[in-house]
Amino acid sequence: MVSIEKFIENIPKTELHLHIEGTFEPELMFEIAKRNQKKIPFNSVAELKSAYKFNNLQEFLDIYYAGANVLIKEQDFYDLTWAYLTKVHEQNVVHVEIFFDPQTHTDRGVSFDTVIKGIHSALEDGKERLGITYKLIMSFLRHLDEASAFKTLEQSLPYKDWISGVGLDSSEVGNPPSKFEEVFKKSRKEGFLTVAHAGEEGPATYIWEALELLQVTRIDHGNRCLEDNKLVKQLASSQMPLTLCPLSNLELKVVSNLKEHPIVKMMAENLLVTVNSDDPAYFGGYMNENYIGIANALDLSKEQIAELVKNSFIASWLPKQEKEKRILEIDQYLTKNS
Ligand SMILES: Nc1ncnc2[nH]cnc12
Ligand SMILES: [Zn+2]
Repeated sequence: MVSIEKFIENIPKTELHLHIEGTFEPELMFEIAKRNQKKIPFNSVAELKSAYKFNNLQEFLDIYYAGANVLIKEQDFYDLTWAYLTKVHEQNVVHVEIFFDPQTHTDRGVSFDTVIKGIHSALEDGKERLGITYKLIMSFLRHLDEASAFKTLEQSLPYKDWISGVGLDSSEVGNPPSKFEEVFKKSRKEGFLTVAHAGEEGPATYIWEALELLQVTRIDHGNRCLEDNKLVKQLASSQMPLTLCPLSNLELKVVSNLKEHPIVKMMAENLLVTVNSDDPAYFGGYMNENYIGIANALDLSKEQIAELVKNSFIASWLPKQEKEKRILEIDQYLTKNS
């Protein structure tokens, strides 16, 4: 009989919550820093890795933005994205919907064009050479003001065909979705789909705001919905997807132990939950490690894993026919491997 680990490794998967800047592995960071003659305030990969201990989201974000500082040229963004794609290709990820944070780069003088051209060409190469299909999501930084998000939206318009949606990330508490109501309205008018991080550290009211004011098609994280019964019922009846990130939750102390992760409780509430890696270079695991982590901690069955993987295809922005094909493929995989 196939082990649960092998079952997870070989099942075709999709990832819906991934920050490309969060895939920046220390080895590549040192390599790019060197060729750009940029300093990293650490002497070695090991020293840098030992700094990856976080008590909350903000402690992580401070290191994450510092790491991104060495990315300057189009080739850097290409190499970052290509490294992620080759890694997840080994993990049988077949479709990705990934975030990039333009303001992290434009605010330090790197042009929007440089960032998006590097990421886009790696994604195109990934489609052609690795068979990984993709959608790109431009995320606004919520610790900055709405005027800055509007400026970013303007910069993105020449590249509209390359970007499928907009998102909202960075420091959550004190920066509610309502702060970005107008820029999301304009984004929807321009044809972008919308998603937002909500209920990771912020309260359930932020999830309501993301639904009602930003009209999102998915909630990123959403853990704290469980504090509001009416909200849980609403999310379940609408089958609004939640993109959960178990290892991120563990590393950022959203949960104290993977055994306490709410994913099973959420499945029991009929919520459309999905498994994702968020910032794998910082949180100790890509897609397989996230699935294996919760499978072992919560004693998940192969049926439950297959359900989670199917949820992700349902929650994706793939065309209906493509989703149906993937779901059928998973059902066949389960039959063959259970
Ligand atoms: N987990 C997370 N929450 C909010 N913003 C982020 N940016 C990168 N990872 C993030
Ligand atoms: Zn995230």
